[in-house]
Amino acid sequence: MTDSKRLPYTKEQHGKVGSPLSSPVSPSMNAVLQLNQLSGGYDDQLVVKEISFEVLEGEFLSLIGPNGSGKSTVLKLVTGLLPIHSGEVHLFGRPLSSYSTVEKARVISVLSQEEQVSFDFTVEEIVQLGRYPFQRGWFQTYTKKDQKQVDEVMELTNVAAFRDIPFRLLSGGEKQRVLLAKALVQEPKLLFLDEPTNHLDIHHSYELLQVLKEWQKTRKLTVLAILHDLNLAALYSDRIVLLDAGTVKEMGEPNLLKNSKQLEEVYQVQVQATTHPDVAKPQVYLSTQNHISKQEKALVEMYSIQQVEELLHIKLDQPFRTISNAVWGEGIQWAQDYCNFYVTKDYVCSDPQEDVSSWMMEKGILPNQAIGMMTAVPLKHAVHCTRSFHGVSFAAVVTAGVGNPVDIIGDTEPQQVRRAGTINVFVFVDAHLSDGALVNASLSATEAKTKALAAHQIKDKQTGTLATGTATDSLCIASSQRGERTAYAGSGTIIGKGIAQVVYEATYQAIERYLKGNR
Ligand SMILES: Nc1ncnc2c1ncn2[C@@H]1O[C@H](COP(=O)(O)OP(=O)(O)OP(=O)(O)O)[C@@H](O)[C@H]1O
Repeated sequence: MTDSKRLPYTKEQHGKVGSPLSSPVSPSMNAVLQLNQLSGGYDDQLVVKEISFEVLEGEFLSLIGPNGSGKSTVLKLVTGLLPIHSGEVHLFGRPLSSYSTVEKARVISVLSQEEQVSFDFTVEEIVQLGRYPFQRGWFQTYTKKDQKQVDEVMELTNVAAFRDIPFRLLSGGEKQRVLLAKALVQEPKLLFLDEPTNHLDIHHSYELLQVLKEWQKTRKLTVLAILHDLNLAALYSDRIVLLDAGTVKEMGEPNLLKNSKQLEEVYQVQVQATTHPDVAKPQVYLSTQNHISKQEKALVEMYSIQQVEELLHIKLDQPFRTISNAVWGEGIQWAQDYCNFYVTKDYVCSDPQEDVSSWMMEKGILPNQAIGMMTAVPLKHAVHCTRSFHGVSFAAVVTAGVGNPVDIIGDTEPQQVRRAGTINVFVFVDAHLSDGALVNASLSATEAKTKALAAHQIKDKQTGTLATGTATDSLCIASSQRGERTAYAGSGTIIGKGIAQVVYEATYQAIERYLKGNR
């Protein structure tokens, strides 16, 4: 078979995003389960309409989609719980209808949402039931091998401690883990899961999915899981099938979740797709604040600046979205408190993060919503500037020490020592910036700072050339996220220009104060 015949996985078959994928498929060599133009439902009502996809050996395929889109109905159709209206289901290349119940139980197990346990069994007895398909004849024999498998799986799923406890006495999450153990002792080749992480806390969701991933790797277990949690689906699935009103809206690698427009159409809610900070997988967030109109309060009314002893503290009345390289609060996040701590020139930065966070706590500032920088410049030399440009408001608070200026392209060795002779820039902008726009905004602010250094003819002492910064500059851009969202804040935009103007003005003045103070 040629690759082009494996239609469900090619771009051609995907068609346009949003088009239903209902063409028949030719089976792949390694298809464990194949749904071909499958339709079915309840009485006269067709719920699943001509859907086609394959589950390949050893893959973790997640079915996602809104409530009522037909996910559980698909599962009922492929396990034989519901009669097929039209189309075909093949299990390991054979029509599903040709399997006896015991034959099916030897290759598939199901962890469904509606699993009922009517008798007063203990946890161990429930798990032992999973060995049923392996027992033969009228006088069924439960062997040592069966018990070994039961013990092993109970350990893996963390339920061994409940072994002798009646199942009915367990919490929802504990019951879910026991039922997973029962499904796994069946040693299935194909495991169907209907909302397996329902009832589970994040620790146990993680453990359950890790166990499944492990079995997937070591025992070639194939998994077809219904997941509501799009972020778990993104992290754990090899492929995802997005169902909408009983049809396949799209299928493919987890990156299909980056299409927020499609998710919004299907789920009827505003979302933002981004990526996980540690792994190359998408993550989806609900957008609760999109297009908030400008409120009465002006930017300057949203913050107060306090200078107490060795701290310059800018406090906002609500968190702003930030991008920063500050000692504390680096990366992209939200922050409400912005701190610039004064340290003496001989301050030794063995653990600056620990220092800054503990200083914050001493001042009653919560580090988890704060940005923290440090400077050896007297805080009374800080400059605060505001500006309105084309109706957008900007503010900057800057301390500048230029005892350590560097021309970044100068042919000198990088300075390893983190000295506190630095330019610290906080910028506040009343706009709604995408993450990309925050990066743009950082560039705009940096270019403006470099211009301010040049205007003062600040030079790298080693090269004698104009300095582009100091060795340890910090920057934080904070955006209110009010108004229309924009992806641009570079030098060709109102926001980029506004940032540059306010940063230039504040940095220029701050350098002036520093130079005067050192004369
Ligand atoms: N036993 C039933 N009898 C009649 N209609 C049913 C039955 N079970 C489900 N339905 C209907 O079929 C449609 C799809 O239901 P299904 O449970 O497959 O959706 P789902 O995607 O799994 O939803 P959820 O995310 O809420 O679990 C729904 O409109 C539902 O009302």
